[in-house]
Amino acid sequence: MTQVGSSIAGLLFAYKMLENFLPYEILRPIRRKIHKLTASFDPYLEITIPEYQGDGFKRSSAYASIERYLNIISTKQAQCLQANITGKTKKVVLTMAEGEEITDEYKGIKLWWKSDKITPNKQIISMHPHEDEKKYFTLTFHKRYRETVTEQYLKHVLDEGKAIEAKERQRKLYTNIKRRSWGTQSLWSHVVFEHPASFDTMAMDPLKKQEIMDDLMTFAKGKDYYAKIGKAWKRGYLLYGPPGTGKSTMIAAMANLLNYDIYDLELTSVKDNTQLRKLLIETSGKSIIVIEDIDCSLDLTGQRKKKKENEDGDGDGDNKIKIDGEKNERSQVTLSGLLNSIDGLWSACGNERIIVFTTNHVEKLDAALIRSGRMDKHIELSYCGFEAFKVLANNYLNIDSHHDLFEKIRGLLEETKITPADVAENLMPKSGTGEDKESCLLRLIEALEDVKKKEIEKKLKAEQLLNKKKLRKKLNKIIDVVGRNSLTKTRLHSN
Ligand SMILES: Nc1ncnc2c1ncn2[C@@H]1O[C@H](COP(=O)(O)OP(=O)(O)OP(=O)(O)O)[C@@H](O)[C@H]1O
Ligand SMILES: [Mg+2]
Repeated sequence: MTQVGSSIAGLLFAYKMLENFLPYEILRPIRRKIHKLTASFDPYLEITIPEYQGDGFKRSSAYASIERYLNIISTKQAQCLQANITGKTKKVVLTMAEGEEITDEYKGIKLWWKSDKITPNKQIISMHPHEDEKKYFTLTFHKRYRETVTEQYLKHVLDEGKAIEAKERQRKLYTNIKRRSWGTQSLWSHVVFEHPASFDTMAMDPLKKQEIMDDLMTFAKGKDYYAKIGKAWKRGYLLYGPPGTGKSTMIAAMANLLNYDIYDLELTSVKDNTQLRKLLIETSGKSIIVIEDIDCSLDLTGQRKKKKENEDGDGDGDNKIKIDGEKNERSQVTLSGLLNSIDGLWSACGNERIIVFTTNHVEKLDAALIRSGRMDKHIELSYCGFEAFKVLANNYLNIDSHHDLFEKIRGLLEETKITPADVAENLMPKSGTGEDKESCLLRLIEALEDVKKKEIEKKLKAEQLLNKKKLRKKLNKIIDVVGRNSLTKTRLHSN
């Protein structure tokens, strides 16, 4: 037995030496023979993961995930790395060079990964796009860990690889641009999503902010939990508040926090319920589906209406959307169509999606639309408080602790209603004027005093109007009583 063992060891050693000189295609038959001979004695198992599977046209997603996972380990370990420059960003990605071997450890088990390729005979001309070379990874480990490796370790590698991929990928902002002929084209078109918003720069109460972030992270990690409770892995958020309080900014911050794509669904461009359903089915996982100004897209009877021009006075043009060139054609999307699309069949086939509605007028929304289970979390974005102001002062003026003018600003913020957008506008140094921090803070104080003055005037006017109404009511009562008395007197007199 020992003799057999040592001759096998010698054979394997000789083969390993040959690996350094001969190409894999020559070695492969030898390797197979050795493998047959040694399989029962070899204490190690080897798993091969080829880059292309099946017909060879589709790159294996498992290979891609393993590649990413190994890239992270290999940058720390491997002696020889390959530099690849990717996309427009010209980012340098270091990958494991061919023939390089790296070691990994999982629950105390040692594992060896090797990246290699088979180069075919150059005389064969192939129409096949990937026939040039066949890359593959091999994973070697001791037989006694077979179960742990195949059932746990490989899953761990694939999950980690996918997570790295999600972090590195370029995210997209989709929009449902209206087209006359749909054909096989996607209903969505997209651009690269690059928005700098983050929860760090969101001006709002810090506790509330943390609560929202925790809620989002719990959702993102909730795959098993949602499966356990038998619920589709989706969550609805309703963001409401006056214009300029950060609803759209928060959506961008959410997408950045979770690394999700955004689908900006313009309901006024959707033809009917069927098309709405198609649009939603076409969305991919790890995404936020947004319907902005939901109160302007549907009325309570379920029929759409167009937002009146400059309804909210913000004049940003959002409200001018028409159904292009279709004078009398009205979209047929109904409230029940929207409700069914949200929690109907599609939600069961699509996972890891967040739906966000925004509105300036929460009171106008149909209760069915925003009940728990559809809009699970209602978030009010409101006027700027002192804590929110401090975030903006840090964002715009780099004041991270305190300033002498802060106390005055705190007092004014308590007495006025000003949106974070207006505060931000006043804090931003005017370009080319070389404005210092103090001038910006003073401008904000001036704006706050202005708002305060206007609010007092408005209040006074309202009070005056109320008083006038009360006075008129009293007068009417007096006239009424006087009138009745004189009528009684006249009657008595005539009697
Ligand atoms: N809470 C906030 N934190 C940080 N910046 C904010 C906040 N609110 C508003 N802003 C700033 O004001 C601008 C307008 O904000 P945003 O578009 O998010 O408001 P909105 O609530 O979506 O308004 P609308 O109801 O009109 O759509 C943003 O570009 C952002 O710079
Ligand atoms: Mg907005």
